[in-house]
Amino acid sequence: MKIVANNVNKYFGKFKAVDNTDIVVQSGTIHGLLGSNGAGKTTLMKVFAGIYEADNGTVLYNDIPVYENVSIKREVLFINDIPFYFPGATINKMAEYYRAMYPNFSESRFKKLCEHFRLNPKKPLNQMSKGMKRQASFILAFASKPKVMLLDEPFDGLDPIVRRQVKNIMMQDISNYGLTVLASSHNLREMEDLCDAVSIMHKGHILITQDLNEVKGSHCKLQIAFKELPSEDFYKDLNVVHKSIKGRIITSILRGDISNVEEKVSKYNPLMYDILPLTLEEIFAYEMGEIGYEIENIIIE
Ligand SMILES: Nc1ncnc2c1ncn2[C@@H]1O[C@H](COP(=O)(O)OP(=O)(O)OP(=O)(O)O)[C@@H](O)[C@H]1O
Repeated sequence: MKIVANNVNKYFGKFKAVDNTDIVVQSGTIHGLLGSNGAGKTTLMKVFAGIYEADNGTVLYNDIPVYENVSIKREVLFINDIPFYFPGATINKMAEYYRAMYPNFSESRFKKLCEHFRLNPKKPLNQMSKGMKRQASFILAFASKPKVMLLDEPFDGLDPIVRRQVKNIMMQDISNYGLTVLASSHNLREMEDLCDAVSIMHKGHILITQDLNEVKGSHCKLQIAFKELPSEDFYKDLNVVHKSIKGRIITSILRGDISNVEEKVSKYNPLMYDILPLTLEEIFAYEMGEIGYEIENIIIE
């Protein structure tokens, strides 16, 4: 299912937690929602899930608004950052709710998943560890076979093996039946490997929302040495947005059209140079730095 958020705003009293947000999540993809603490990711997720009503704007699933729309909500499964369970419930008890809510709930899948993750479906969830409760959420989610999963910090508390298993099942569901995933996370390394597209959020605003390849293809780091430092034209010509100069070596971040960097660089007769891709973490840190969020020297040093 394609998800489109159009100009979404969400207030808590006078405080604007989500500010004029536009995001498109393509069907059958994983979209990462990244951002600083308190950026508004959970709030936005809850608007996507139809739990909160947007004060302005809409969230559409295949062109249909989610808010107060039961038929869409039956296709959309939200896993909160703190999994919610009915008091005293077991996985079996929670499965009754998911069975009733999600029309594609598969009994055989549910059984297999409980065995696979080696969780006792009769054990009260309040007697399970944090990671086990999180696994229980995934058992119930994957058994429900929703068209869309909205996951708030999904892998938090899972050990590396379970993380990998959960990601494997997710990838299978994406390729087998076109599952669409929107996942928030602070683990940029993990998201870089997993996501097709990312949105970066800060103080309610979306700073970037783009295909991951486009994000990475529009930033690079240039390390360059000269006999004599070049004029200001060099920085303009190369779209340098951040630089650090040590002696006659310049380390700089370029943003925008970086397709012909080598051609441009050679005009300035450098002694030597190196063009390096930025990691998602570096891009995140740089974008945050641009709007004044503390990142000094993260990229350049
Ligand atoms: N129910 C609420 N009432 C009032 N303010 C709220 C409420 N929920 C969230 N906020 C505020 O909205 C802002 C965004 O919070 P949110 O939980 O969406 O951020 P987040 O990006 O998920 O943060 P984190 O990465 O730290 O989990 C914060 O300033 C928070 O204090």
